[in-house]
Amino acid sequence: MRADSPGALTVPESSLRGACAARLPRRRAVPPPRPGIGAPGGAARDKGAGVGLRWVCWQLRLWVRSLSEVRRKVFEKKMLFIRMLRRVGQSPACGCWTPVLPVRFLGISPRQIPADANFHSASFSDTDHPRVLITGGLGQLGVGLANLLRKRFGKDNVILSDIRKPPDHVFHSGPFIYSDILDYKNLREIVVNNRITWLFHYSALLSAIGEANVSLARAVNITGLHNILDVAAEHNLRLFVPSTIGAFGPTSPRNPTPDLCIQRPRTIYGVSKVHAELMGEYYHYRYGLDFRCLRYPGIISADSQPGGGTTDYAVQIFHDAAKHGKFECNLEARTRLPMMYIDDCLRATLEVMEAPAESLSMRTYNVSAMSFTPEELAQEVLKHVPEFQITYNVDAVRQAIADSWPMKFDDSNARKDWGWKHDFDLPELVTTMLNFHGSETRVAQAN
Ligand SMILES: NC(=O)c1ccc[n+]([C@@H]2O[C@H](COP(=O)([O-])OP(=O)(O)OC[C@H]3O[C@@H](n4cnc5c(N)ncnc54)[C@H](O)[C@@H]3O)[C@@H](O)[C@H]2O)c1
Ligand SMILES: C[C@@H](O)[C@H](N)C(=O)O
Repeated sequence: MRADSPGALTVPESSLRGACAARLPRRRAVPPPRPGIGAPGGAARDKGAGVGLRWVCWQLRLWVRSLSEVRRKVFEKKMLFIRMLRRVGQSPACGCWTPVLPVRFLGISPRQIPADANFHSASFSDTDHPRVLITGGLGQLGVGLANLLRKRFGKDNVILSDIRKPPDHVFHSGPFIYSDILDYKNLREIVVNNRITWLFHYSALLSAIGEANVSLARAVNITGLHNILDVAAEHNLRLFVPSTIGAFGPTSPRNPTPDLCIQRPRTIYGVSKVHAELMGEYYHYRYGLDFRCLRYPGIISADSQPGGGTTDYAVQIFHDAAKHGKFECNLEARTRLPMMYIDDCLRATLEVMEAPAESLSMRTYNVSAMSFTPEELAQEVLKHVPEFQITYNVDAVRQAIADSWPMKFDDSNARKDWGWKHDFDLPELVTTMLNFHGSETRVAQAN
């Protein structure tokens, strides 16, 4: 375990005190005479050297004892303070407690930031706009999120970042910056220099691509997340991390899947997302981090490509239907999965970030809109493209993943707590997607 990791702080102080006490004599010992005082002259010189050593040992003992006394007093003060905070922050709704002061005041921040680091953290009042950073922003969802947030908070208050080179239209639409979430120093520099207050953490390797590259997925999805949590806790950021239907597994209830149930996913992607949910909630309860998380279904978007997931077929089908009138599906016809149109997904994200903290009875919510199979989706497409044909060529890896995921999501807590409501059901989704691709295709044919 790294010395600076939060886990390193969880060694009980009592056991430290026990170890110190074991090394210190309990009985009252008589101090040896100072060298040069009790052993004067000639033959006594050898004896004098022995006395000198005993005197040094004695001084050391006294020093260790007073150090351990100081530690004990600091510990007792800290515990008293934490107990006070517990009483103040007790929430009757969830029985949990939330520290009302940022973690740095407790002197136990995850990376041991000195107390005088306060000036790094920027806060904002309700009338100010947050200063936003989006990581992994060049994937399927990030650019759309940046557009939505820029409309709400102003173009220059939203910084998109990624490790890839942005296309021209993205680069010219607002601030873009290079950010590798595996580079902690780089992250901290961006947060400090830009006075970031909200962080949307989108970098990840998705389910199918993660299975093809487990070690990279582990690094980006787990190590990267640790950096994000630490930088967010140190700088008092409000942090959004998306989770997924993929955070559930074959032993979870699948129809419907509630917020709280068994989570034993079988993909590195799913494992890393359960880890993210738990770590985020841990940082919330332990350090007061304002962590907010939604479990997205498969997201369907018209103007951005998916990044290697199991639900990607539900994006590609529209492109192929509009362009070729046919589609080869890599999942079986009857594979039912929860899905959502991107506009609903991004609106849910903004809404949960703006929700008053008191309205959140938990920190990780399912959000849902619709559930369908490839067969049902094809039927809906047929209503618009009568010549459309779907064939099946099943990908074994993706199918096994899909078969372990929820078929339908129960998002009643999100609806109850912060008023979540989706706009797009299957018919509206299909009309919107085909309109976009139809107009794209017509533009392409005209050129
Ligand atoms: N798209 C979906 O259907 C869906 C569903 C559920 C959850 N999510 C979650 O939403 C988030 C965004 O999803 P997406 O579909 O846009 O993903 P995506 O795969 O399309 O994009 C991920 C981005 O992360 C970037 N990235 C990779 N390594 C990085 C690193 N070291 N540092 C910084 N960036 C790095 C990639 O360059 C890429 O642009 C992810 O966390 C994903 O798990 C997405
Ligand atoms: C569901 C989601 O997390 C992603 N689209 C995937 O299939 O991996």
